[in-house]
Amino acid sequence: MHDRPNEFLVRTAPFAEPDRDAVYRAIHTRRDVRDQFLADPLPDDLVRRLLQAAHAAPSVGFMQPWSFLLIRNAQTREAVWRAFTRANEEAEAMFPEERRSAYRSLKLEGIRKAPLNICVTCDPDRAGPVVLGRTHDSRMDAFSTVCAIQNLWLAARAEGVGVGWVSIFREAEVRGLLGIPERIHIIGYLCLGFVEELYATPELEVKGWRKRLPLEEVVWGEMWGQSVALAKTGD
Ligand SMILES: Cc1cc2c(cc1C)N(C[C@H](O)[C@H](O)[C@H](O)COP(=O)(O)O)c1[nH]c(=O)[nH]c(=O)c1N2
Repeated sequence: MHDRPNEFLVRTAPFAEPDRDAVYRAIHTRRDVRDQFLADPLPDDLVRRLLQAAHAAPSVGFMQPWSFLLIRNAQTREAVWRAFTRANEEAEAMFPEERRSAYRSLKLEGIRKAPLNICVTCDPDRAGPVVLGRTHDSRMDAFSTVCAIQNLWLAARAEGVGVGWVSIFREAEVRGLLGIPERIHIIGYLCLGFVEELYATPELEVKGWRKRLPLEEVVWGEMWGQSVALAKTGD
């Protein structure tokens, strides 16, 4: 007996090589942008494509817990920047003394320079109290929202748009500034704008803050026929 063909399935195949290369190019050349933003506004249709890419992300129980708050207003961005500045001073003091001047020299946001900021939030109640797949780990809605951010980030790379993720602020403060209800979590505060140049390697590596780890250091178990242990980490 043959199963009836499932009309919802479409035939699939690996991407043709140029398409595959384009996907990997977006992944490997995506950068976190803090300073290279051009002032030109992003056209609405482009922003819509980026949001569609974000909204196509996987999510636990298909709950789609994300919302995207678009911020162009210069005064609002200035207020968020002030919240960043306060937190950044606190952040500096958390590092060992010998790293503080290096920390201080890093540019860690593009809030005022980027013409568009997007605050990406997560609503834990979007799909009711019991969510398929979140039953044993409540972090899954936040993880889903991060998937949406990564989709947006990669789509932006393909569109010539730089994205910078800013996480140095007190959540309650920015929530208050943006009128976000208390039960909604801020997952990512993103700065977006066209870019003509990107760092070829992560800026934090270029500036001597931290290097990319070799793949071998983060893979363990049965790797390429060999049993490998997780390399000792921690600086
Ligand atoms: C969750 C999260 C939060 C932040 C970041 C990233 C992520 C994933 N990153 C960007 C981060 O520094 C950057 O991704 C790494 O340095 C690697 O560089 P590329 O993204 O490859 O350019 C980041 N960068 C920054 O300048 N200020 C910030 O507050 C943050 N916060």
